[in-house]
Amino acid sequence: MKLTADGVSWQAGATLIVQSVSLAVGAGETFGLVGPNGSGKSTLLKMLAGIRAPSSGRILLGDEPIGAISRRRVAQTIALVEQLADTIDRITVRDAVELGRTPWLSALSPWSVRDEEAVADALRAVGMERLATRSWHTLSGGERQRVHIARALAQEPSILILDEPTNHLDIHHQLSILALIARLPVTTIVALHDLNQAMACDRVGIMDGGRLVAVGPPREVLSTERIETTFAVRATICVDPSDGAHLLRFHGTP
Ligand SMILES: Nc1ncnc2c1ncn2[C@@H]1O[C@H](COP(=O)(O)OP(=O)(O)OP(=O)(O)O)[C@@H](O)[C@H]1O
Repeated sequence: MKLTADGVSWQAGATLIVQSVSLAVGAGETFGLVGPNGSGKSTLLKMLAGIRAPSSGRILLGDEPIGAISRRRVAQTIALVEQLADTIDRITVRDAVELGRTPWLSALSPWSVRDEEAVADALRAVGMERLATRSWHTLSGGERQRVHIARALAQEPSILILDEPTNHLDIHHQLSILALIARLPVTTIVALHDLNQAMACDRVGIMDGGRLVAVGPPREVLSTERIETTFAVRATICVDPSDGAHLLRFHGTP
């Protein structure tokens, strides 16, 4: 499903944190959002997910303003994996992932085999099935991150929004989670700090000082000039001889 930001801004007191961002992410697209610390990525993702109301402008889910859609239908459509998400202690990994099914349950559609399968598939997708009975509070940071992603997958959303999902992950799990995200047939918007990981997205948007300053294919948008202007580092582009992929190498302050 398509997700659109139509001139959205968000203000804290007198400070504009996100300024007039317009963006349309198409059905099935994987869109990477990059930008320095404090550039407004998380704030924009929260507005796109419908959990923070814009100070001005609007978010459209398909063609409908998100504010006009019931919370339940928004939750059936969009899953958000936040950056430092925590959850209450004394629940197991499976309990945490089962929470992803909440938007689909009601008196008329109680927990069923279908829900059981969605939870099992999600645990398997992030490689956490063996830890399903473990208590949440005994998990490492990376394991918690994978459980949060599993909870979002169990939700079976049409739009998946992830805020730095590879933050706490070892390199194997970084690559497997990114490959999983790229394979999912859903609209995905993912904030990333690793610009080489962003290179694998269909399109990339760059946030700088609350504005979306560039949008387009990664090789065009992540130019050495743009990286120097926005991130204040010098970059060179190297080509991997094994597959011709472009890799960025960074050289500290320009
Ligand atoms: N409720 C708030 N009140 C005041 N300032 C806020 C509030 N929420 C966010 N900010 C500020 O807005 C700016 C953007 O924050 P945001 O978390 O969106 O940035 P980000 O690009 O996701 O950063 P990071 O890469 O560090 O995660 C930051 O300077 C932050 O301190």
